[in-house]
Amino acid sequence: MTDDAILAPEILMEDIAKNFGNVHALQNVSFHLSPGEIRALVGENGAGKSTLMNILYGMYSQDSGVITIGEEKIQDRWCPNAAIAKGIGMIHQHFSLIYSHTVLENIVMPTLKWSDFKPDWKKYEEKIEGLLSEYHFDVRLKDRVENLSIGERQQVEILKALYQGAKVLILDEPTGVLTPQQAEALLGFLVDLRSKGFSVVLVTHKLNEAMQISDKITVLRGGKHISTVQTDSTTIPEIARMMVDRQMSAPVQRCQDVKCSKNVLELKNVSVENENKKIVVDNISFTIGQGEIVGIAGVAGNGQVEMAEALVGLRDLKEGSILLDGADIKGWSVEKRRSEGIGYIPEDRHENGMIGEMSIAENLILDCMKREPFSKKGVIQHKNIKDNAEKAIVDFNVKTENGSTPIKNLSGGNQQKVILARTLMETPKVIVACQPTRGLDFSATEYLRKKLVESAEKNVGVLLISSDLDELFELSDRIIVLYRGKIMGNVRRDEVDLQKLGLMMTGCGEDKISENK
Ligand SMILES: Nc1ncnc2c1ncn2[C@@H]1O[C@H](COP(=O)(O)OP(=O)(O)OP(=O)(O)O)[C@@H](O)[C@H]1O
Repeated sequence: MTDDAILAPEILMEDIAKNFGNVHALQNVSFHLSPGEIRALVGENGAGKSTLMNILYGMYSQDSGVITIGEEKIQDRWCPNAAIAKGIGMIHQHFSLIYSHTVLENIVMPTLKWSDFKPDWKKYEEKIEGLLSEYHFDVRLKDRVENLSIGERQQVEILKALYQGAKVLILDEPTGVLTPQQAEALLGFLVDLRSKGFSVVLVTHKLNEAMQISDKITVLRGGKHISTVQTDSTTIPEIARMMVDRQMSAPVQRCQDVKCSKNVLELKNVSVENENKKIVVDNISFTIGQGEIVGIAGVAGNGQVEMAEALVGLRDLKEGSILLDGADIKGWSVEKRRSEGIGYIPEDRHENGMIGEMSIAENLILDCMKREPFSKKGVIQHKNIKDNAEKAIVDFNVKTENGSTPIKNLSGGNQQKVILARTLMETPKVIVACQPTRGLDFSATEYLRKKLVESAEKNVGVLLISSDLDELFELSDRIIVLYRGKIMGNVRRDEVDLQKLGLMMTGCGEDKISENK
């Protein structure tokens, strides 16, 4: 630790209980965080991780139990502002930034008081520039947040917490939205923070990250504290066994050598613009055969999302055409594309496709409630809707009492499982899956992967957009690399390795790679 070390306060949460109605989200959980420690907090979707951290950060109050920060027992009026004043900062999965404002404004504005008639921006800027160089951040204070990548937005959130004096940083699934390189950089940054005296709580589903940087790992299961272990004396299988209380199925392997007789989806010279009229998908052509899984690799922000949105009808084509089973889908609405067989798992499943107040059962049939078996001759079939929900809950292991729970009451991962179950409920001709396993625990991830492979075995074409390269290698028959909206390579999975893929992701085409051999 350096001489000018920051000393994070010791945190003691004792016997914390929290119920949401009949759901026992936390049952007498204790959590002790030492100064200068990195703690990984792991558990399946719905285990209680976010609830515990939201209580520490003052977003929820516990039903019982005691929190002590440093020497002080926390009494009433515990709220995020009070937590920040005690040096606790939290970076949520969904950022709370104002996109039309600059980086500087986003960092400073939460700290301004009504009485600050004439904020001294120069002074703030100098202070933040100091943080930028001390912690090696790579953002410019004058840039608008709307123009930043996801990784840069996350840096702004972290900067905001540091500026407010955080000494304990809680990060909820921070690497889920990052590329492998950005994730590595963030983990390195957290280790650096620890050496300066900060404490970190890393809420994660990625056990390799937990093993890589944490000092201790706490496992929650079903709202209970199962164990807190020293990281260097445990293993991933041991942690995994503590997280689940049932037998795990074997990992999915796609070994079939697919011979496609027919193309189910064809993109011909497709170009797409973003909101600023800039071409972000640039004259790309490829096909997906029946039963084929085509993976799309690329650093986030290279046209993947816009391409998916153009396929499902959320964005217009600038040039080119898309054929579904040989039919040009130009002018088809989102609904028509869906009913004709384009299934969609959106990247942002919170904003796309669920209505928080409605039940799980209703959300599952949002797109097909007027069709059989959920409606017959205009009469809603409540039993079929209920049975459908119960099946999805069991299949996807959704942690909930029953299908009538409003979807907003589920944990983040469990909400995603419902959206995924809905897409896979129908039998589309092609599934456009954007980061389908992001935020899912490993049993749900395996289940989802199995479902995609099963769909392909039933002749469905799958377009799998994923920043998880291992996932692409495990599932894809072919991998296409996008760089600045162009195709850098379109290769069979067995013709490419991680290194070659990495080069293509940085803009090196197949031809250049073979020249350099
Ligand atoms: N606001 C709420 N209202 C009702 N129930 C809730 C609410 N927030 C969480 N729950 C329930 O509490 C339990 C714990 O949820 P929590 O979000 O803490 O889990 P988690 O471990 O963070 O899961 P994930 O990995 O999916 O984010 C879940 O059963 C969830 O449905």
